Amino acid sequence: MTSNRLGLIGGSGLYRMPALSDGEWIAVDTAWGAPSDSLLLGTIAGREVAFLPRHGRGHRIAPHEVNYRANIAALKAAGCTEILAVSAVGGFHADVPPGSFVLVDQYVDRTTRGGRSFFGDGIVAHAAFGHPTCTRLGAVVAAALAEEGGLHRIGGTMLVIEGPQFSTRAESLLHRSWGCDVVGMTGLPEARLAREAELCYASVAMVTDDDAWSDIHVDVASVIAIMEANVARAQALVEAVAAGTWGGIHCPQGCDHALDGAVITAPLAWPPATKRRLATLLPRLFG
Ligand SMILES: CSC[C@H]1O[C@H](OP(=O)(O)O)[C@H](O)[C@@H]1O
Ligand SMILES: Nc1ncnc2[nH]cnc12
Repeated sequence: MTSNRLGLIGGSGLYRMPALSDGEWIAVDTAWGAPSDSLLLGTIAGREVAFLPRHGRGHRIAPHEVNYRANIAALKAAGCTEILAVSAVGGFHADVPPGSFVLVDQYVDRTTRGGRSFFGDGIVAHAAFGHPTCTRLGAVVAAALAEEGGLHRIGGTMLVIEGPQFSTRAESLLHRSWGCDVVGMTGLPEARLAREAELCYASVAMVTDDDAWSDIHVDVASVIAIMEANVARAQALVEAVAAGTWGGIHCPQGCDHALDGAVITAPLAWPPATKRRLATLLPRLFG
């Protein structure tokens, strides 16, 4: 398999990649189970890519049901070194109105779901997550957003709720008062797992609504209407990112070595089955 693919995770409303040529859907299984769907392998603007619809084609998988570990492991197994994730989100203030795109660079976690780490079962690691996204890939995305020319914001905090219900008005007002910019249901644990998998990860949030803090509360119909109106912009953005210069395997921020010094369990204590499973994801450390 190619070893510098760009992984693309499509969220609500982004289930296809028309710009992708020579596409082939390939079923992938992982040591953490099956991903949300087969991977669509092909090229966009000359870059080899792997596209995965986060909720599966037909939007069959709820945010709390997504096998995030399998999704990230499958993209890594397909040779991805970078992941661009796209999500529909609610916005918390006038700088991020519906229709705007936000390059997310921080998260606040309000999820309760499991499957948030590849570690456990006898091998413990604590990855640094102070800067949860890749600045190098982020710079490519920022340039693409500028080139695309639509309303956007570089940098923003995504608050991630468990879902699948939207927030109450009280929660929305609280999250807004915390200084968060947007709210979604899927950015975590996805970004955490990309870090543990030593992949560069960037997230573009497409604002579809004002959540529940204003007088008009979010519903699925309004999310889908805004997504449909902006899907061509999202596709153009993905194309521009794919065409952007790939800086090489060695990420200056260290995403590709994110686990250096993070594994605290003594190698002699590693349970063989856990080591074998981790070796499928991180051969550099466990192979
Ligand atoms: C369809 S509205 C709620 C749904 O939309 C977002 O999906 P994604 O993050 O995959 O774009 C949100 O997180 C919910 O899953
Ligand atoms: N307001 C919202 N809350 C959580 N996820 C969303 N996805 C789109 N809009 C959302």
